[in-house]
Amino acid sequence: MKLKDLMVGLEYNCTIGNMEQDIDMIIYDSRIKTKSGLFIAIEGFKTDGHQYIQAAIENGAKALLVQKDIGVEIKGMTVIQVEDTRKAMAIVANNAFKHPSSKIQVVGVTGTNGKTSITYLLGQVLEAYKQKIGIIGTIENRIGNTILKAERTTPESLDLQGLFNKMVDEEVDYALLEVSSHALELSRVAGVDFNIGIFTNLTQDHLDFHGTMENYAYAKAKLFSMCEVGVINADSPYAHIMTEKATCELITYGIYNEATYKASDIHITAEGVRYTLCAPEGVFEVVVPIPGQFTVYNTLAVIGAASSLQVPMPHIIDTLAQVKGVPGRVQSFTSAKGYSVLVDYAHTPDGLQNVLETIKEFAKGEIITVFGCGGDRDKTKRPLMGEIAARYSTHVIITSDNPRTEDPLSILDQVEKGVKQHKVSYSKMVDRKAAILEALQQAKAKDVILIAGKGHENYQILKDRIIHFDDSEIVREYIQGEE
Ligand SMILES: CC(=O)N[C@H]1[C@@H](OP(=O)(O)OP(=O)(O)OC[C@H]2O[C@@H](n3ccc(=O)[nH]c3=O)[C@H](O)[C@@H]2O)O[C@H](CO)[C@@H](O)[C@@H]1O[C@H](C)C(=O)N[C@@H](C)C(=O)N[C@H](CCC(=O)O)C(=O)O
Ligand SMILES: Nc1ncnc2c1ncn2[C@@H]1O[C@H](COP(=O)(O)OP(=O)(O)OP(=O)(O)O)[C@@H](O)[C@H]1O
Ligand SMILES: N[C@H](CCC[C@H](N)C(=O)O)C(=O)O
Ligand SMILES: [Mg+2]
Repeated sequence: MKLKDLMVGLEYNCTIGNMEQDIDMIIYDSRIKTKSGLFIAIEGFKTDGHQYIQAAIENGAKALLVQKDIGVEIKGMTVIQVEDTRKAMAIVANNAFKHPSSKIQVVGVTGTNGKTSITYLLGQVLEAYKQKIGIIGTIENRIGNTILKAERTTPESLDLQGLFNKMVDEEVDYALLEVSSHALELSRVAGVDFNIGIFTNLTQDHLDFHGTMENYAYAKAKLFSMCEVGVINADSPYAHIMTEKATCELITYGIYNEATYKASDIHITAEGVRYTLCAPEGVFEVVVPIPGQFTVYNTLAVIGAASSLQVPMPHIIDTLAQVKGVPGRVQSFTSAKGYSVLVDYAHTPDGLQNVLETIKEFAKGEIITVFGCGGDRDKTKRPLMGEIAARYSTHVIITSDNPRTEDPLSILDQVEKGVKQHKVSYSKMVDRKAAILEALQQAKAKDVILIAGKGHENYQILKDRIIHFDDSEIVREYIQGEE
């Protein structure tokens, strides 16, 4: 690749060097070795990529893309200066892979909760319609049947464009992408050619990053000036922000407000949901074997998106009636002793409230909730989640999630402040495995245990190491031991 070809569409200033230079690899981490690489220096939250220019050169870089004046002239080096290297990286990556997102259909899902669930459900609808899909999101990245590890919900632009490129090579028809607010704010998805954008909901999370709910909403809203069709939850109090600057065609879904795809006559049981769908295509009975009111919202979004992608409505409805649940989302286990356990990824106040409301509707015994909050994440959600857990449960066990660099006990104490707002029995156990086992030992027939926050995760991030940890595995082994 010639350097100048990578820069097409970019406003830049080549301060020294040669734009005809051949580039073997683009990198944004100086620790990666190249033969004649382009190193993109990114000013981060922890450190500044501009500090690692020398290291990148020692590792083979022959060109630099920077946003700061680097002062010295480096012999044989081409230096290109731009205003914002994150945005520039998205353009360069798009050029490097020859605009892969324009060669496949891309569906982007944004919102606080429901992104993973919707990509998985829509994926099943499209696969049953004989389409090849790729998924990029929290649980994993997948191309057809090939699974690739996911480090974050939405990858950096360079890695994202690389994944789209692999999907083009593998003849994927649809890429289903979770679009986090961090990704929209940090230009990870800049330049992606989205066919459909879906908005799920907006409730408190990530205020450590966005500061206010309004900033958080405007970050999400960016998706709707990047897609052709927007599928918007009409019941969300933030729907108007999503549509305010939207440049796409809009369709809506909802239960309470007027919407293009509207559900009524809703029945929710422990086994799943059933509702009547009023749509432009007609009136349909929808049955989905996943419990929770959020399943109604998630499937309405799937129906709106799939129908706009020309999948026939009877096919969509038939597939939804047989869908497999999403790993770690309301994943249910039944013990021979007659109690049941739900492993769920609820890690926000709204997510926790939704799953507990669902449990409350069908639980015939006591509700025992085991959960904690992640370290190095929005601290203000901790007491709120504590209050919600206490409001719906008979007993709460506050435990660790991923403490990361924080003191685990201090996180538990912050959750406890919320729990104490109700007269509920509770205990605190830093060791998550001990906490889960304690709940399993306490449970009697008809009780429901909710283990929330880590869902599909098979690791726990501690201060100095990452250990293998899997809520479902612990539950499965314990329950099998009882038989
Ligand atoms: C706030 C945030 O998103 N930060 C991400 C960001 O970090 P950063 O830009 O601050 O990077 P930094 O560590 O300060 O380093 C700056 C630059 O120096 C470079 N560097 C650094 C060291 C070195 O020796 N050489 C070198 O070149 C780094 O590669 C980087 O380019 O870029 C890094 C590299 O890609 C990410 O690892 C990091 O994600 C952190 C770990 C993170 O926790 N992100 C979370 C909050 C996140 O993005 N979450 C959302 C999900 C939210 C949701 O679904 O609800 C997501 O999309 O996953
Ligand atoms: N539409 C929804 N509204 C509210 N809560 C939901 C919805 N869908 C799922 N949930 C709850 O939120 C949890 C997380 O769901 P999911 O993983 O689909 O969200 P996500 O948006 O992908 O989250 P993340 O930001 O971590 O990627 C689920 O385990 C469930 O309890
Ligand atoms: N996408 C969310 C996931 C949180 C999951 C929870 N287990 C935690 O580690 O806090 C985040 O990065 O904030
Ligand atoms: Mg997700």
